[in-house]
Amino acid sequence: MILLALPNKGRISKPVNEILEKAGLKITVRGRSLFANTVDEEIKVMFARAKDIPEFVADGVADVGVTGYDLMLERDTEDRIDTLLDFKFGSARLVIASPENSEINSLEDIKDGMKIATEFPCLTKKYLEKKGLNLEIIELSGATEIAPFIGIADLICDLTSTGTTLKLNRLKEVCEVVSSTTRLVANKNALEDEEKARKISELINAIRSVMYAQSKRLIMLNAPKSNVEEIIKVIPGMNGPTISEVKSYQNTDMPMVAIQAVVEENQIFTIVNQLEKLDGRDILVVPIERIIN
Ligand SMILES: Nc1ncnc2c1ncn2[C@@H]1O[C@H](COP(=O)(O)OP(=O)(O)OP(=O)(O)O)[C@@H](O)[C@H]1O
Ligand SMILES: O=P(O)(O)OC[C@H]1O[C@H](OP(=O)(O)OP(=O)(O)O)[C@H](O)[C@@H]1O
Ligand SMILES: [Mg+2]
Repeated sequence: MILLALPNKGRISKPVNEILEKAGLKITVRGRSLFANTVDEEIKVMFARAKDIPEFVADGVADVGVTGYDLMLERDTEDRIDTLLDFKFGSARLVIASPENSEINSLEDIKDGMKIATEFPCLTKKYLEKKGLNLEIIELSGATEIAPFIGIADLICDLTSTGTTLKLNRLKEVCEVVSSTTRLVANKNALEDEEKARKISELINAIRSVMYAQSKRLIMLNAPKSNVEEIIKVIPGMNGPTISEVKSYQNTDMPMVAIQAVVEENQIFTIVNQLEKLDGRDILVVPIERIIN
């Protein structure tokens, strides 16, 4: 049995649940309780704040968990937990920023004794120490961007993704502290337990199969048999396209075949145009939930 810690709120909670559901790991019983069962009776789930998950996994309260890389660093857990995979979403950069009208434009302009407001006190402190700087850290629990304007800090160290919040608050980026995405992490002891490691590996494979399928589409069409060679050049597919005969056309003067192949989503536009030129008909482009190789 493994216990998987998932974020109960916040922006990474929904995408993580969606991936798990597509992976076939549906959460079955979930009321107001912070624990839940899944369709696999050997995988139980606990819900917690993304911020607390690194600590829960490091301590072995949970065997595996989903959290942000920034939060792992803030809780000083990178040495105590293993990263199993990068979900590649929830991407944000932790940056130091100063008011647009300030003279602090780069790391060299930051001086000892300045005040810096942040939700990430440990990570900020470690970064500044590494740069040989000693600043006063003002710990806040959100809306950090306001700190310079109410006079409690010269700088902030906060997450930015689209850059909108910085701009809206007339702040400019000074330097990047770390770049983060959402990760699947595991307790080191859990990985040494044969039974848990097997379950964890099943979980990784299921998630990978969903992530791999995300950028792919299944393309299906009917086409004249005589054009098959040309069509194969357009849709090579993962292992070559699957080609089958369309019965009702076999005794006509234009025998048809049905073709299907998995292709990259970003090539669909070009491929469909090429297939139409090769007399492809009834072309279907279908999303794929999982690809298990
Ligand atoms: N603007 C953003 N864009 C993308 N990812 C972000 C952004 N802000 C935070 N994150 C990432 O989301 C994760 C934070 O999840 P968490 O649930 O703690 O925060 P949240 O979604 O900001 O919720 P709240 O601020 O309400 O507590 C972190 O790993 C962080 O890097
Ligand atoms: O670059 P952007 O796309 O504008 O995103 C950055 C903002 O997102 C996060 O705030 P959040 O919404 O989590 O609020 P919080 O500060 O209360 O955590 C972060 O702390 C920034 O304020
Ligand atoms: Mg936040």
